[in-house]
Amino acid sequence: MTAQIINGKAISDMIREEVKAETDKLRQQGVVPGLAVVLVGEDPASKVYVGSKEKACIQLGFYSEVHRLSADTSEEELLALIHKLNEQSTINGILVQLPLPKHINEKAVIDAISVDKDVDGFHPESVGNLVIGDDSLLPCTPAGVIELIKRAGTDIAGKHAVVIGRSNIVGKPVAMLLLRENATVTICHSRTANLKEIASQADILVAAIGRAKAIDSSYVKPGAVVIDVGINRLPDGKLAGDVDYEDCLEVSGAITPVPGGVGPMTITMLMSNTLKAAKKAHGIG
Ligand SMILES: Nc1nc(=O)c2c([nH]1)NC[C@@H]1CN(c3ccc(C(=O)N[C@@H](CCC(=O)O)C(=O)O)cc3)C=[N+]21
Repeated sequence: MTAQIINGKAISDMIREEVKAETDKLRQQGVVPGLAVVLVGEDPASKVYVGSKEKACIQLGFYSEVHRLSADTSEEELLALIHKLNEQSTINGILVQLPLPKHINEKAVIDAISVDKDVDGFHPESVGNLVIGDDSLLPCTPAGVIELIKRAGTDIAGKHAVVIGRSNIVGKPVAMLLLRENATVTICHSRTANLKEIASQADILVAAIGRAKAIDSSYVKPGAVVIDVGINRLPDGKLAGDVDYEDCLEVSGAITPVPGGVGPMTITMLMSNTLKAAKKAHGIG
């Protein structure tokens, strides 16, 4: 048996077409979704991601602003910018690229973003809405994971989903979304005893550990859907996920590659969130 390869790039392109079609319709009503991306400092990976987000905005016909601030920007200056963007009617979504330089309190910055413009879904009120099942902007990577599982043709309800990782930006929200889709969810982490034993019971296995190729075929139940959220830069410059893709290809039922899996979905869901926020701001369905 060889796994179905879940093509995140192709699925992401399809969703972008849908977002573009809706954006074109909105423009006829005089509404243009607007996204502000804020980058503090010179992290090379962050610069690449911010470039991709800007490109996506142009491709979809969004209004976009990129604020590139120097690494020594103070927390007060950054908060002042966020307050300005909160008030700016041309902006529907605000994304502050993480991680921030150490002298800035990330929590204070996230808390300052207006919930209506929280297209990252990181604000405590957005997180609370996610947990209780109220309508909210969903965090992009977790929403992308669910979309990939569904569009790969997998029914989530009743399945045992095992999430490896408990971060606020991926592990916890992915687990909550899977629960909302009626999976039976187990969250594992660095202190989990018997990780392999638990992982190999999963019908759906989501790896968000942050360690290259940590999950090999011995962690995977035959036929399982394997979603790899990891993006690790190897010494040779290549990208690798948290899953040993080659090793798991045969045993999995379906699997996402890195690159070309979850990564492209993250930016697409950001665009989708910005569109949703724009519609809400203008009282459109
Ligand atoms: N406030 C905030 N929100 C984020 O959503 C956020 C962030 N900060 N900080 C950094 C991480 C990382 N992230 C990625 C987005 C796209 C790809 C992506 O498109 N990856 C492609 C190409 C990767 C490459 O070639 O470098 C792929 O996996 O195929 C990856 C990673 C968003 N992040």
